[in-house]
Amino acid sequence: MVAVLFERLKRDAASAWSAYIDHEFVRGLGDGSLPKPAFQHYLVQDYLFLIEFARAYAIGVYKAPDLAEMRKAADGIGAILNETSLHLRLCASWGLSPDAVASTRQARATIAYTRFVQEAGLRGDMLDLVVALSPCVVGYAEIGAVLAARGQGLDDGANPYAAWIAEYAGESYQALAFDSLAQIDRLAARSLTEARYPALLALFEEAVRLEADFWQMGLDGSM
Ligand SMILES: Cc1ncc(CO)c(N)n1
Repeated sequence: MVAVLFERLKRDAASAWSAYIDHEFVRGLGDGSLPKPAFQHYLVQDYLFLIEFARAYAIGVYKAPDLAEMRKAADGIGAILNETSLHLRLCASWGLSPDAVASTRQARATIAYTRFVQEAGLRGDMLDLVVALSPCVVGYAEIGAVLAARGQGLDDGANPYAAWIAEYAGESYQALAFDSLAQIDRLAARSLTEARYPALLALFEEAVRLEADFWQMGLDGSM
């Protein structure tokens, strides 16, 4: 069976999960109605988010229980850093240079979420870390797949956010999410106990809430 722990976490945090996956921002991406300034604010912050997120994966390299897990975590860093080219490409199309993006301040929602996952990894073991990271990769893969399946999701003419949706619905991002589910299963097989579950659920649910806050930051333009 695949993703036993992840599916359990998702079920036990169902209302937080749907507030994240079906956020107003996400619906606006799907039907193209999201105001462009909200998307631009989000995307610049997401670029800054990814750099901090790569640091969290780097903690995973350090905490990995063996060489195989170390390599997987290192691959994850590469995938996250590659994702930033989507961001810079879209920002360039609005006239925003890489330097301008990189020198933007991190919004509070960006700081809150990234420091939360980094700290989960510093304080805990690899299972704590991957549980805290899972709403990110697996959630965006789910959002990408759902939006791509809706009417105008992937239609470049009808939806200004089609390129964004295509990235997360695409084969390589879907494979990344699949790998991350397999990683959670391997680490759970090694070190999950029932006694640990409530603490893992608390980490998961907090990360999911911080994801929803991240969308809200985009909508509000808040710093
Ligand atoms: C906030 C956030 N969560 C998840 C992803 C997926 O990588 C992203 N790019 N940004």
